[in-house]
Amino acid sequence: MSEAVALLPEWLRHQHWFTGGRTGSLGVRPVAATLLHDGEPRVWHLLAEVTHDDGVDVYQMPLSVHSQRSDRLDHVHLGHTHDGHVYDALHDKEATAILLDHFADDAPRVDGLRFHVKADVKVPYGEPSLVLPGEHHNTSLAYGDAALLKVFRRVHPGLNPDVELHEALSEAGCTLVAPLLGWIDGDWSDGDDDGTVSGSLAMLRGFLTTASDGWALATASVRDLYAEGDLHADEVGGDFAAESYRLGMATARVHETLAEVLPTGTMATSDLHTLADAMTGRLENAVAAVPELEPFAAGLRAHYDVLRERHDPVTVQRIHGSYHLGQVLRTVLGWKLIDFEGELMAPVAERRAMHSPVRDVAQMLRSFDYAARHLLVADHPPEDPAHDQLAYRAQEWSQRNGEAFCNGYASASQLDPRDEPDLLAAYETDTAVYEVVFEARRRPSWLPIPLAAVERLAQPR
Ligand SMILES: Nc1ncnc2c1ncn2[C@@H]1O[C@H](COP(=O)(O)OP(=O)(O)O)[C@@H](O)[C@H]1O
Ligand SMILES: O=P(O)(O)O[C@H]1O[C@H](CO)[C@@H](O[C@H]2O[C@H](CO)[C@@H](O)[C@H](O)[C@H]2O)[C@H](O)[C@H]1O
Repeated sequence: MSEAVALLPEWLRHQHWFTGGRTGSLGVRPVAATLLHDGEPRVWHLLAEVTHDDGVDVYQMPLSVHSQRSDRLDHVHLGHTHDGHVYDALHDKEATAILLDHFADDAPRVDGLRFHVKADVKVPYGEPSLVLPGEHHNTSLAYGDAALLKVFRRVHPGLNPDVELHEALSEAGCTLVAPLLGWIDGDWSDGDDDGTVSGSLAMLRGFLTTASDGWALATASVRDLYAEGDLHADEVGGDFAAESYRLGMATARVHETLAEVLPTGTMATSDLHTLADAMTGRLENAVAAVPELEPFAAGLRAHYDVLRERHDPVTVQRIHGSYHLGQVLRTVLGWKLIDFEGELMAPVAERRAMHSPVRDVAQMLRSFDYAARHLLVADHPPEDPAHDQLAYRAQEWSQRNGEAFCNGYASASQLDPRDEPDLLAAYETDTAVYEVVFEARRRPSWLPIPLAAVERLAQPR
């Protein structure tokens, strides 16, 4: 095993799901290694502590070891050891079949790993797996069109909010998420003090066969609008407002169920001060990281100060936490919400914190703005003669769909998010500031999208 571990640092730095610093050297130390299958291939379930430029995290990296090199797996070949050729097991259909088989009642028990199946669930044993394409933070395996196993790559002690909220919603009979079928949790040794911690490792949920990603659908509508420069959003073929309305309804219903089955609370004046302080702190860090924010900082801070002056308490509950058009899937049976993990880079306690549901609404409004403006950034920079007119149309699209979303939300809820303009503006500002930092680091060419929002939000109201 130690020879295989030596291969990990170089491989890891090239994986999209590795979110740590990549420039310096990486230290990899196993914190749990379980032999899932002692045959051909040999399959190891490995959890390893990774020390990188920005800190220390634990990653899940199942490995398969074949005695012969396999051309089919060349793209996930880590290297060769005395035991054989080492591969990323999640891309190896023989290994993923072994992994799925461990959900069976009669599967051999393995130390430190627990496989749970919900009652009356038919696990699709024997179906070959396929890794979902795309640059994701985790690795999701589709087993035929029956189930999706999301294997968390960076793992934390405790219950992952994705498992927690899928479980709560599935148990409540909510059909606006894919049903939870099962999950895996496990133990690993904890850093310096020789203790053991446990946490969620993977989640098995129903596969939504007819799903289209909300971002793809929304941006197709925007493309249609841009192609018809003289028409308004309500006049072009791909108008999205009816979908936005339905999405608002689905969002409100999920919020309602979460409030029914999980704890709720209120944020009193002191909590609102704490919230405003946290937002201000994030703004200060963001200004330090992205100096383009500086001219707008005072205007943005004003939205947080309003929270400090508020006397009415705010009702809070569990929410999605990282809500955008890429987190919703349109199926023939309507919209479904996915990925309740929250903001991945935030500590788990923060990701499980209660907030006003207005926060999810504010984040989705930001996503409409992104969908409307992303083509502008890519194809029509400010020097393009078409820019101003298209920017106006983009603003109209975003406004129209944001209104439709809020109308849909209000139709299915006691709460019309627009009745909370201060809260909405504060959460929208906090999200836009987060996005500025995210884009500066990950997609600098998209930085103008949240910066335009920051400029608008910084204007005195
Ligand atoms: N239940 C499902 N059925 C079909 N496809 C799904 C389902 N859940 C997620 N997906 C697809 O998998 C992708 C990744 O899922 P997600 O939970 O967001 O993982 P990650 O956190 O790794 O991005 C989604 O963007 C979506 O396209
Ligand atoms: O998908 P995650 O939950 O990991 O979220 C991260 O990545 C998102 C991009 O994929 C990023 O979202 C931003 O870009 C989206 C378009 O690509 C847009 O719809 C969102 O509104 C915008 O925030 C998200 O911020 C980041 O945390």
